[in-house]
Amino acid sequence: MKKYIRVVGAVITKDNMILCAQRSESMSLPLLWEFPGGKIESNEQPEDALKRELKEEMNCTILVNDKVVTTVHEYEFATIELTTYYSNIISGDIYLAEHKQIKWLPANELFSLEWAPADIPAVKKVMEDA
Ligand SMILES: Nc1nc2c([nH]c(=O)n2[C@H]2C[C@H](O)[C@@H](COP(=O)(O)OP(=O)(O)OP(=O)(O)O)O2)c(=O)[nH]1
Repeated sequence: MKKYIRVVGAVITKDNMILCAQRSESMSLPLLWEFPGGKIESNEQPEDALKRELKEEMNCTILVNDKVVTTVHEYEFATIELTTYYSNIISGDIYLAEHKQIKWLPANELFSLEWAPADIPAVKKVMEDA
């Protein structure tokens, strides 16, 4: 059976812009765009996993707000259950420990980027909510 992996992603907003992060060449799904976050560890609440991942990946402390959406996507390598949350940075200057680059975009420009396939429903929901 394919691995089933629970992942959380942060839709970080500031001044009506949304933080988009590009995966690096060395990560899985290289160079695709995503919402920063990562895998939920066992016995970890999704919101706590998201706060931990943002600290590790971008050295930021975030406030996790409402859920955007949960979707399940079948990749070749695994089944990914992705849950996204609206979030705000409450402290820390963004430092990219893993990603190639970030962009802040208004919702109506999100589809100018090539997103990881699992993110498409979340991107659409964010555009609807804007
Ligand atoms: N973080 C994140 N991962 C995503 C998104 N969309 C998507 O398909 N993924 C996939 C990519 C990876 O296969 C998986 C998450 O892995 P990851 O590499 O970001 O997480 P991690 O930091 O916990 O992983 P690891 O390197 O510690 O193993 O989910 C997204 O929006 N955010």
